[in-house]
Amino acid sequence: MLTVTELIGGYTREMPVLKNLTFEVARGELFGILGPNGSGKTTLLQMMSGILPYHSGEIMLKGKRLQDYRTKELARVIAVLPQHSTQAFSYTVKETVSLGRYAHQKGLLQSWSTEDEEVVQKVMKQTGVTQFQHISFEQLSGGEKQRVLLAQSLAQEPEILFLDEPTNHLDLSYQKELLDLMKRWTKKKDLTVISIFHDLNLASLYCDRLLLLDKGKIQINDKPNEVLKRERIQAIYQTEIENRPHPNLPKPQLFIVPAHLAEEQEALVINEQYLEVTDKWLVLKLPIPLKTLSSGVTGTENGWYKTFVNCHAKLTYDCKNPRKEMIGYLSSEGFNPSETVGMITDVDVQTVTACFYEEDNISTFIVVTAGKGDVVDTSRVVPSIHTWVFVNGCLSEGVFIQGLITATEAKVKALHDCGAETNTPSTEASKDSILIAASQRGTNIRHGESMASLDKLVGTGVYECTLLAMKNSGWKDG
Ligand SMILES: Nc1ncnc2c1ncn2[C@@H]1O[C@H](COP(=O)(O)OP(=O)(O)OP(=O)(O)O)[C@@H](O)[C@H]1O
Repeated sequence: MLTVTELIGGYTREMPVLKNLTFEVARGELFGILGPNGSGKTTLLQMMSGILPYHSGEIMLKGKRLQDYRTKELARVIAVLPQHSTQAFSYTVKETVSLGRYAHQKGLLQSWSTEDEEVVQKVMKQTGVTQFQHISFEQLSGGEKQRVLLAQSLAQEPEILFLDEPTNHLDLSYQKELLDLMKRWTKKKDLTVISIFHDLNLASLYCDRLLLLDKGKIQINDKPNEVLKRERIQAIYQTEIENRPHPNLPKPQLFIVPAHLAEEQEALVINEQYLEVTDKWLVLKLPIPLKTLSSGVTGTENGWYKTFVNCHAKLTYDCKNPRKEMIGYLSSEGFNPSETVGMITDVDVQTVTACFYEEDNISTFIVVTAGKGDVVDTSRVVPSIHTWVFVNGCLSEGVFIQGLITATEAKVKALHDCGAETNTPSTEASKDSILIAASQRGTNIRHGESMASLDKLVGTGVYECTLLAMKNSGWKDG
């Protein structure tokens, strides 16, 4: 659809902004242009849309040189939604949108046809501006103006739509609506959309391909997964970022780390001083939230939690809806359910074992309740075990998983060594719970030596604490 070859250009011949760009955009693509401020995005967009001449190289549009298009002919192929727009005259919204039909009007009198009217009404509806059609464009808010200008571009019925930061001024739902609409049009109508984005996360979600510019050169032109790599974006935008997949989609999302939050992170050591044991519960209450992976009753979403509660279940406990019951219970006891991991055990929580382990600048605090529960089926004696692993350190996602594996293996070994095996393929652990939570401060624990040290602490800690907790609860072999 559009081919750019060895493009060089800018505002002076001596100092070109764009330095030898070569790439192609296919029909029906949603193609994103990214890059830091001043990297040349708008200059490139203006050259591709014929607004700005270039010094050398070639831009081919549908197989024909861009310079060979006459103005009206070009306006039937491309439309541009600029970043900022002011109008010299005071037009109504409908008049503003109608200007988009200019390239389609025929004859000397440029008469307004039924088709023109239909297209204008349709695009006003699609962009949600019909209700403003008779009022002045100037009276609208920034976001409303943006939608009217989009309607104007769509009224042109272009084959390529150029957008310069289209979501600027738009609230969350209109950002989504505009980009959903663009995506639909690329798929259903083969519209080609070439858009500048500052919001890398939106670009990741909607674009088929991304062109990343840096100082007027192409850094990379590829799929979002390849372009939005942490190291690359950090180097080009000169800022620390984190990169995670979208929770429900295989699309990368980037997160900045505000300086004041990074600086405020004074050291915290999670240990027994934060643990409270009563006859009805165990509570670990911390001044900061921990990044947590848990199989409790509540707080099972991967997230950040400050309070960890293991309640002793009453014999009358209704296990049909434990989550609802737990939320009600936590609230009634003054805990905030949205920042609390809640678990239920049928073991006497006062038989808990809690130990602190430390080595090589890494420390863990392990808390285990284990033993024969008192609510379950009495015909079979199955131990009930709740394992908490707290880590003072900054864990990668892989280390969280490794921690769970190590803790589970250590638990099984402890069960074996105290004669509490179930002789089934799994440990019949459906009523057991486990969590691993980390302060995400201090020593970085990723793969390699630091992970091996943590593995050792977690393995030893969970094994010893489980054995001791079983003993405390009066568990007897067999
Ligand atoms: N009209 C102009 N005359 C001279 N230089 C200009 C003009 N417009 C832009 N420039 C320069 O060209 C370079 C690229 O600008 P451009 O607007 O293309 O960058 P951009 O990537 O779109 O930036 P931003 O993200 O800030 O919008 C900048 O150094 C800028 O100062």
